[in-house]
Amino acid sequence: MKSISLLGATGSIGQQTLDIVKEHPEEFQVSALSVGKNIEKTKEIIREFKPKLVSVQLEEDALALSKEFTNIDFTFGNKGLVDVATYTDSTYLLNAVLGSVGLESTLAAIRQKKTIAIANKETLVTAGQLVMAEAEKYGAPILPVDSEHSALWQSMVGENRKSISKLILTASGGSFRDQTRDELKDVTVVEALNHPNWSMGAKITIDSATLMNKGLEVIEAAVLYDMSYDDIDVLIHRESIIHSMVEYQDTSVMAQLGTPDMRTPIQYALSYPERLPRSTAQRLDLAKIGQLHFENVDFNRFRCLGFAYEAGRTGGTILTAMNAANEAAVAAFLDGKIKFLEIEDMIERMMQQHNNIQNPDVETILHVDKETRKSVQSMIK
Ligand SMILES: NC(=O)C1=CN([C@@H]2O[C@H](COP(=O)(O)OP(=O)(O)OC[C@H]3O[C@@H](n4cnc5c(N)ncnc54)[C@H](OP(=O)(O)O)[C@@H]3O)[C@@H](O)[C@H]2O)C=CC1
Ligand SMILES: CC(=O)[C@@H](O)[C@H](O)COP(=O)(O)O
Ligand SMILES: [Mn+2]
Repeated sequence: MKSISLLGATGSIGQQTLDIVKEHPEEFQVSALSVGKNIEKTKEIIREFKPKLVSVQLEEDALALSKEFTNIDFTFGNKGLVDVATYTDSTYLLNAVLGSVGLESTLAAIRQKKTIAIANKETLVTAGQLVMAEAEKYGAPILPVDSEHSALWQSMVGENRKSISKLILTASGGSFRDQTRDELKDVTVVEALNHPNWSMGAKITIDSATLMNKGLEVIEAAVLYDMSYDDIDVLIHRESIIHSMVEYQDTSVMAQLGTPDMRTPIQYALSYPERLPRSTAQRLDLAKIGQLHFENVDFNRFRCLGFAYEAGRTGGTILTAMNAANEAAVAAFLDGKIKFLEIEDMIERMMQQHNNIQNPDVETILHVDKETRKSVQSMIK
């Protein structure tokens, strides 16, 4: 039985992780979990999964819940995320919290030598170098949950990593893949949230529409697999059936395929090195699909992808600035405060005015993150 701490239990990945726990009650249990502000869903989760420790975002919610559930410990805020991530009974952390707020809890769990299954890509973007260095120092495995990175991993198992020549990340193209740049000027939040293949949280769905999601994933791949940016390609693949590919020096290409269902990579990260059955999943029927399509990315149409390559190649705190600017700008778009194309304008401005620091420590990263968010806010008002 693997005992899991789950960050972001009320979210899209969090809920699908709980589905996997339900599918395999003899394999997994959730000992501790965190949520944000969705208290009604939290109560349902507590009743069903009976965790021993729960963290909420706000102190008042922790107080109210502790009166209702007297046999459970409650904690809150960023310290609460750390408390859950380092919970003694858990050997695994599945980090599915949204945004760079997941950084400190990830580092804390690494220092406790937990196995880290990471969906929270913003942590790897804002502080990838630091996270990987700490993971190596403490011997904590970092296992990808993101579908592309899980596909890359599954396409590398048993291979000599030195013989890899290229990583090829597939991208659906997002909600506006068939629109011209001119048509993007006045798109609405509802239109942007209409992803063609995946049902996901709001922020990542907008990232997918700007292709910043793929940009974050290019950085995530460089960090996880220690690859040069010159050897990471992005390929538009509208069906999201091939989840990514690895090209080897002998020109062989290994890929992982499947119906778009995040429960499969979540389960793989939790069950590795075993493969467990997926009784609730839809099987891939290629004859029914008939055709798979591929095209190169237009970097003028999707400017965020270029920003991510630039930040990745530069390294240092510009990665934090880019990520924080994106988080703040996407939140503003979702709140109806800015237009869709202003997301990339704000990221570009934040990157242009950033004073880069190489090899930052955590305090520097947290400072840059906070200041960048403030700058974006001041541009909006
Ligand atoms: N959804 C997907 O299919 C995929 C997601 N990912 C990545 O996984 C991560 C989670 O994405 P997703 O599940 O879509 O996101 P959601 O928005 O659906 O869920 C986010 C979770 O984080 C919680 N949360 C948000 N902000 C805070 C905060 N400040 N403090 C504590 N908890 C907080 C939310 O709580 P509450 O709702 O209670 O307020 C919720 O539980 C992201 O990094 C995303 O890029 C990667 C691949 C696929
Ligand atoms: C499910 C998943 O991993 C998402 O990150 C997904 O990749 C989004 O799809 P696109 O960014 O390719 O639209
Ligand atoms: Mn992905």
